[in-house]
Amino acid sequence: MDMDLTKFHGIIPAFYACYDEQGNMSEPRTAALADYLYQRGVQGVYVGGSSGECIYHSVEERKQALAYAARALKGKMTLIAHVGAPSTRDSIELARHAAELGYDALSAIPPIYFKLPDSAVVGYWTAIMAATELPFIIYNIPQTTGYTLTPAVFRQLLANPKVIGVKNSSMPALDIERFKSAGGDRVVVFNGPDEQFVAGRIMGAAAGIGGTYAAMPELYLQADRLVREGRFEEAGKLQSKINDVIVALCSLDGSMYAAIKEVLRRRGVNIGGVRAPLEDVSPADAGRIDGIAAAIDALVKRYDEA
Ligand SMILES: CC(=O)N[C@@H]([C@@H](O)[C@H](O)[C@H](O)CO)[C@@H](O)CC(=O)C(=O)O
Repeated sequence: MDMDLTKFHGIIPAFYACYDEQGNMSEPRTAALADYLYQRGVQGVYVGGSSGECIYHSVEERKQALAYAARALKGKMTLIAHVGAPSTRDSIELARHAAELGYDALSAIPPIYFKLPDSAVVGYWTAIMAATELPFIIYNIPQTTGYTLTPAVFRQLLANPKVIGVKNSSMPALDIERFKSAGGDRVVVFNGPDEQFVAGRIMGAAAGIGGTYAAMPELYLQADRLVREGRFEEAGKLQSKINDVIVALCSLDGSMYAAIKEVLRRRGVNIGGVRAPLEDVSPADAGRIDGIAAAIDALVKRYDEA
Protein backbone atom coordinates (compact mmCIF):
# COMPACT_ATOMS: atom_id res chain seq x y z
CA MET A 1 0.00 0.00 0.00
CA ASP A 2 1.83 3.12 -1.24
CA MET A 3 1.04 5.74 1.35
CA ASP A 4 2.75 8.40 3.43
CA LEU A 5 3.55 6.56 6.66
CA THR A 6 4.92 9.63 8.42
CA LYS A 7 1.44 10.39 9.81
CA PHE A 8 1.98 7.31 11.99
CA HIS A 9 5.38 8.48 13.27
CA GLY A 10 5.90 9.86 16.78
CA ILE A 11 3.94 9.67 20.02
CA ILE A 12 0.56 7.94 19.86
CA PRO A 13 -0.97 7.46 23.32
CA ALA A 14 -3.24 4.51 23.94
CA PHE A 15 -6.62 6.13 24.60
CA TYR A 16 -8.37 5.20 27.83
CA ALA A 17 -11.93 4.10 28.54
CA CYS A 18 -13.79 7.24 29.65
CA TYR A 19 -16.70 6.37 31.95
CA ASP A 20 -19.44 8.42 33.59
CA GLU A 21 -20.30 8.05 37.29
CA GLN A 22 -22.36 4.96 36.48
CA GLY A 23 -19.44 3.31 34.68
CA ASN A 24 -20.92 3.72 31.21
CA MET A 25 -19.10 5.19 28.20
CA SER A 26 -19.08 8.99 28.44
CA GLU A 27 -18.81 11.23 25.38
CA PRO A 28 -18.11 14.43 27.39
CA ARG A 29 -15.30 12.72 29.30
CA THR A 30 -13.94 11.24 26.06
CA ALA A 31 -13.86 14.76 24.63
CA ALA A 32 -12.04 16.00 27.74
CA LEU A 33 -9.27 13.40 27.37
CA ALA A 34 -9.11 14.08 23.65
CA ASP A 35 -8.65 17.81 24.23
CA TYR A 36 -6.02 17.21 26.92
CA LEU A 37 -3.99 15.14 24.43
CA TYR A 38 -4.61 17.48 21.50
CA GLN A 39 -3.43 20.48 23.53
CA ARG A 40 -0.18 18.65 24.28
CA GLY A 41 0.57 17.94 20.63
CA VAL A 42 0.62 14.16 20.33
CA GLN A 43 0.72 12.62 16.83
CA GLY A 44 -2.38 10.51 17.20
CA VAL A 45 -4.28 8.13 19.44
CA TYR A 46 -4.76 4.37 19.55
CA VAL A 47 -8.40 3.85 20.51
CA GLY A 48 -9.93 0.75 22.08
CA GLY A 49 -6.77 -1.17 22.87
CA SER A 50 -5.53 -2.87 26.00
CA SER A 51 -5.31 0.41 27.92
CA GLY A 52 -8.78 1.20 26.61
CA GLU A 53 -10.11 -1.77 28.58
CA CYS A 54 -11.62 -3.06 25.32
CA ILE A 55 -11.58 -6.64 26.53
CA TYR A 56 -14.23 -5.74 29.14
CA HIS A 57 -16.55 -3.93 26.69
CA SER A 58 -19.46 -5.15 24.59
CA VAL A 59 -19.22 -4.65 20.83
CA GLU A 60 -21.76 -1.83 21.18
CA GLU A 61 -19.65 -0.10 23.83
CA ARG A 62 -16.54 -0.49 21.66
CA LYS A 63 -18.42 1.17 18.81
CA GLN A 64 -19.38 4.04 21.15
CA ALA A 65 -15.76 4.49 22.27
CA LEU A 66 -14.55 4.60 18.65
CA ALA A 67 -17.30 7.05 17.68
CA TYR A 68 -16.76 9.41 20.64
CA ALA A 69 -13.01 9.60 20.02
CA ALA A 70 -13.48 10.15 16.28
CA ARG A 71 -16.04 12.90 16.87
CA ALA A 72 -13.56 14.67 19.13
CA LEU A 73 -10.37 14.18 17.11
CA LYS A 74 -11.07 13.44 13.43
CA GLY A 75 -9.05 15.84 11.34
CA LYS A 76 -6.94 16.91 14.33
CA MET A 77 -4.57 13.93 14.56
CA THR A 78 -3.97 10.38 13.35
CA LEU A 79 -6.63 7.93 14.52
CA ILE A 80 -5.93 4.21 14.87
CA ALA A 81 -8.75 1.87 15.86
CA HIS A 82 -8.05 -1.34 17.72
CA VAL A 83 -10.78 -3.74 16.50
CA GLY A 84 -9.50 -7.13 17.66
CA ALA A 85 -12.29 -9.08 19.34
CA PRO A 86 -12.51 -12.75 20.31
CA SER A 87 -14.51 -13.68 17.21
CA THR A 88 -13.58 -12.80 13.65
CA ARG A 89 -17.19 -11.72 13.07
CA ASP A 90 -17.16 -9.09 15.83
CA SER A 91 -13.72 -7.86 14.71
CA ILE A 92 -15.05 -7.34 11.18
CA GLU A 93 -18.09 -5.46 12.52
CA LEU A 94 -15.80 -3.15 14.51
CA ALA A 95 -13.48 -2.72 11.52
CA ARG A 96 -16.34 -1.61 9.29
CA HIS A 97 -17.57 0.77 11.98
CA ALA A 98 -14.11 2.34 12.35
CA ALA A 99 -13.81 2.76 8.58
CA GLU A 100 -17.20 4.53 8.47
CA LEU A 101 -16.00 6.85 11.25
CA GLY A 102 -12.97 7.86 9.21
CA TYR A 103 -10.14 6.18 11.14
CA ASP A 104 -6.74 6.27 9.47
CA ALA A 105 -5.82 2.66 10.23
CA LEU A 106 -7.01 -0.51 11.92
CA SER A 107 -5.13 -2.73 14.33
CA ALA A 108 -5.89 -6.03 16.06
CA ILE A 109 -4.48 -8.45 18.59
CA PRO A 110 -4.36 -12.06 17.44
CA PRO A 111 -7.28 -14.37 18.40
CA ILE A 112 -7.34 -15.01 22.16
CA TYR A 113 -8.44 -17.70 24.64
CA PHE A 114 -8.00 -20.86 22.48
CA LYS A 115 -4.42 -21.54 21.36
CA LEU A 116 -4.69 -21.45 17.57
CA PRO A 117 -2.17 -22.36 14.86
CA ASP A 118 -0.47 -19.67 12.79
CA SER A 119 -2.82 -20.49 9.91
CA ALA A 120 -5.85 -19.53 12.00
CA VAL A 121 -4.15 -16.37 13.29
CA VAL A 122 -3.18 -15.27 9.77
CA GLY A 123 -6.70 -16.10 8.62
CA TYR A 124 -8.22 -13.95 11.39
CA TRP A 125 -6.06 -10.92 10.55
CA THR A 126 -6.61 -11.43 6.81
CA ALA A 127 -10.38 -11.53 7.25
CA ILE A 128 -10.31 -8.28 9.22
CA MET A 129 -8.16 -6.62 6.54
CA ALA A 130 -10.54 -7.78 3.82
CA ALA A 131 -13.47 -6.04 5.54
CA THR A 132 -12.33 -2.48 4.70
CA GLU A 133 -9.87 -0.56 2.52
CA LEU A 134 -7.98 0.77 5.57
CA PRO A 135 -4.30 0.02 6.25
CA PHE A 136 -3.66 -2.48 9.03
CA ILE A 137 -1.23 -2.60 11.96
CA ILE A 138 -0.57 -6.00 13.49
CA TYR A 139 -0.63 -5.97 17.28
CA ASN A 140 1.92 -8.32 18.86
CA ILE A 141 1.40 -8.57 22.63
CA PRO A 142 2.38 -12.08 23.77
CA GLN A 143 2.17 -11.13 27.45
CA THR A 144 -1.61 -10.90 27.33
CA THR A 145 -2.57 -13.04 24.32
CA GLY A 146 -0.18 -15.96 24.64
CA TYR A 147 0.57 -15.71 20.93
CA THR A 148 4.03 -14.63 19.72
CA LEU A 149 4.32 -13.12 16.27
CA THR A 150 7.45 -14.41 14.54
CA PRO A 151 9.39 -12.62 11.79
CA ALA A 152 8.44 -15.49 9.47
CA VAL A 153 4.71 -14.99 10.03
CA PHE A 154 5.20 -11.23 9.82
CA ARG A 155 6.87 -11.66 6.42
CA GLN A 156 3.95 -13.86 5.34
CA LEU A 157 1.50 -11.11 6.41
CA LEU A 158 3.53 -8.49 4.51
CA ALA A 159 2.34 -10.13 1.31
CA ASN A 160 -0.93 -8.31 2.03
CA PRO A 161 -0.44 -4.69 0.85
CA LYS A 162 -2.75 -3.42 3.60
CA VAL A 163 -0.19 -4.34 6.28
CA ILE A 164 1.71 -1.15 7.12
CA GLY A 165 3.35 -2.22 10.35
CA VAL A 166 3.36 -3.85 13.72
CA LYS A 167 2.71 -2.53 17.20
CA ASN A 168 5.21 -4.59 19.13
CA SER A 169 4.54 -4.88 22.85
CA SER A 170 6.82 -7.85 23.51
CA MET A 171 9.69 -6.92 25.82
CA PRO A 172 12.77 -7.86 23.72
CA ALA A 173 13.89 -4.78 21.79
CA LEU A 174 15.36 -7.41 19.44
CA ASP A 175 11.82 -8.08 18.19
CA ILE A 176 11.49 -4.46 17.11
CA GLU A 177 14.78 -4.70 15.21
CA ARG A 178 13.77 -8.01 13.57
CA PHE A 179 10.37 -6.72 12.43
CA LYS A 180 11.94 -3.54 11.05
CA SER A 181 14.59 -5.60 9.26
CA ALA A 182 11.85 -7.78 7.77
CA GLY A 183 9.64 -4.89 6.64
CA GLY A 184 12.14 -2.15 5.87
CA ASP A 185 10.78 1.22 4.71
CA ARG A 186 7.45 -0.37 3.85
CA VAL A 187 6.45 -0.62 7.51
CA VAL A 188 6.20 1.38 10.69
CA VAL A 189 7.19 -0.48 13.82
CA PHE A 190 5.50 0.95 16.92
CA ASN A 191 7.33 0.53 20.22
CA GLY A 192 4.97 -1.05 22.76
CA PRO A 193 6.88 -1.32 26.06
CA ASP A 194 6.94 2.23 27.41
CA GLU A 195 9.87 1.40 29.70
CA GLN A 196 12.00 0.81 26.60
CA PHE A 197 10.68 3.58 24.38
CA VAL A 198 14.11 5.11 23.72
CA ALA A 199 15.70 1.72 23.04
CA GLY A 200 12.89 0.77 20.67
CA ARG A 201 13.15 4.05 18.78
CA ILE A 202 16.89 3.55 18.32
CA MET A 203 16.50 -0.09 17.22
CA GLY A 204 13.90 0.48 14.50
CA ALA A 205 10.64 1.88 15.85
CA ALA A 206 9.57 5.17 14.24
CA ALA A 207 6.75 5.60 16.73
CA GLY A 208 5.45 4.51 20.07
CA ILE A 209 2.03 3.49 21.26
CA GLY A 210 1.83 3.15 25.02
CA GLY A 211 -0.48 2.77 27.96
CA THR A 212 1.34 5.26 30.17
CA TYR A 213 1.84 7.97 27.51
CA ALA A 214 -1.36 9.84 28.33
CA ALA A 215 -0.30 10.23 31.99
CA MET A 216 2.73 12.24 30.87
CA PRO A 217 2.58 12.91 27.11
CA GLU A 218 4.97 15.84 27.41
CA LEU A 219 7.75 13.54 28.60
CA TYR A 220 7.37 11.03 25.77
CA LEU A 221 7.24 13.88 23.25
CA GLN A 222 10.47 15.20 24.74
CA ALA A 223 12.11 11.75 24.67
CA ASP A 224 11.09 11.35 21.03
CA ARG A 225 12.56 14.74 20.18
CA LEU A 226 15.84 13.90 21.92
CA VAL A 227 16.08 10.66 19.92
CA ARG A 228 15.32 12.47 16.66
CA GLU A 229 18.08 14.99 17.48
CA GLY A 230 20.55 12.18 18.24
CA ARG A 231 20.81 13.25 21.90
CA PHE A 232 20.73 9.62 23.04
CA GLU A 233 22.39 10.11 26.43
CA GLU A 234 19.85 12.74 27.41
CA ALA A 235 17.06 10.56 26.02
CA GLY A 236 18.27 7.66 28.13
CA LYS A 237 18.30 9.80 31.27
CA LEU A 238 14.75 10.96 30.58
CA GLN A 239 13.69 7.36 29.96
CA SER A 240 15.01 6.53 33.41
CA LYS A 241 12.90 9.32 34.96
CA ILE A 242 9.85 8.10 33.04
CA ASN A 243 10.50 4.58 34.32
CA ASP A 244 10.57 5.86 37.92
CA VAL A 245 7.02 7.11 37.30
CA ILE A 246 5.91 3.85 35.66
CA VAL A 247 7.33 1.79 38.54
CA ALA A 248 5.50 4.05 41.02
CA LEU A 249 2.22 3.71 39.06
CA CYS A 250 2.58 -0.08 39.08
CA SER A 251 3.47 -0.26 42.78
CA LEU A 252 0.07 0.84 44.07
CA ASP A 253 -2.77 -1.52 45.00
CA GLY A 254 -5.24 -1.72 42.15
CA SER A 255 -4.84 -1.48 38.41
CA MET A 256 -2.17 0.71 36.82
CA TYR A 257 -4.95 2.20 34.71
CA ALA A 258 -6.86 3.17 37.85
CA ALA A 259 -3.72 4.88 39.15
CA ILE A 260 -3.24 6.69 35.85
CA LYS A 261 -6.85 7.88 35.89
CA GLU A 262 -6.30 9.26 39.40
CA VAL A 263 -3.16 11.05 38.15
CA LEU A 264 -5.21 12.49 35.27
CA ARG A 265 -7.76 13.85 37.74
CA ARG A 266 -4.89 15.73 39.36
CA ARG A 267 -3.85 16.95 35.91
CA GLY A 268 -7.37 18.29 35.36
CA VAL A 269 -9.04 15.46 33.43
CA ASN A 270 -11.75 13.29 35.00
CA ILE A 271 -12.45 10.15 32.97
CA GLY A 272 -13.96 8.06 35.75
CA GLY A 273 -12.57 4.83 37.14
CA VAL A 274 -11.87 1.37 35.73
CA ARG A 275 -14.21 -1.50 34.94
CA ALA A 276 -14.16 -4.61 37.09
CA PRO A 277 -12.41 -6.97 37.30
CA LEU A 278 -9.80 -4.21 37.13
CA GLU A 279 -9.49 -2.84 40.66
CA ASP A 280 -9.64 0.79 41.75
CA VAL A 281 -6.74 2.23 43.70
CA SER A 282 -7.12 2.42 47.45
CA PRO A 283 -8.12 5.78 48.99
CA ALA A 284 -5.16 5.22 51.32
CA ASP A 285 -2.91 5.72 48.28
CA ALA A 286 -4.20 9.23 47.57
CA GLY A 287 -1.05 10.76 48.97
CA ARG A 288 1.19 8.56 46.82
CA ILE A 289 -0.80 9.52 43.74
CA ASP A 290 -0.43 13.18 44.65
CA GLY A 291 3.31 12.54 44.75
CA ILE A 292 3.34 10.85 41.34
CA ALA A 293 1.36 13.69 39.76
CA ALA A 294 3.71 16.23 41.35
CA ALA A 295 6.75 14.31 40.07
CA ILE A 296 5.34 14.36 36.54
CA ASP A 297 4.64 18.08 36.73
CA ALA A 298 8.16 18.75 38.00
CA LEU A 299 9.70 16.69 35.16
CA VAL A 300 7.50 18.44 32.60
CA LYS A 301 8.62 21.82 33.93
CA ARG A 302 12.27 20.79 34.03
CA TYR A 303 12.31 19.42 30.50
CA ASP A 304 10.24 22.29 29.20
CA GLU A 305 13.18 24.49 30.09
CA ALA A 306 15.79 22.08 28.68
C1 LIG B 1 1.68 -5.38 27.98
C2 LIG B 1 1.10 -4.00 27.88
O1 LIG B 1 0.03 -3.70 28.37
N1 LIG B 1 1.82 -3.12 27.22
C3 LIG B 1 1.40 -1.74 27.07
C4 LIG B 1 2.47 -0.84 27.65
O2 LIG B 1 2.16 0.51 27.32
C5 LIG B 1 2.55 -0.99 29.18
O3 LIG B 1 1.30 -0.59 29.73
C6 LIG B 1 3.65 -0.10 29.72
O4 LIG B 1 4.88 -0.46 29.11
C7 LIG B 1 3.75 -0.22 31.25
O5 LIG B 1 4.23 -1.50 31.60
C8 LIG B 1 1.17 -1.42 25.60
O6 LIG B 1 2.18 -1.99 24.80
C9 LIG B 1 -0.22 -1.84 25.18
C10 LIG B 1 -1.04 -0.64 24.84
O7 LIG B 1 -0.58 0.45 24.86
C11 LIG B 1 -2.47 -0.71 24.50
O8 LIG B 1 -2.82 -1.37 23.54
O9 LIG B 1 -3.25 -0.08 25.21
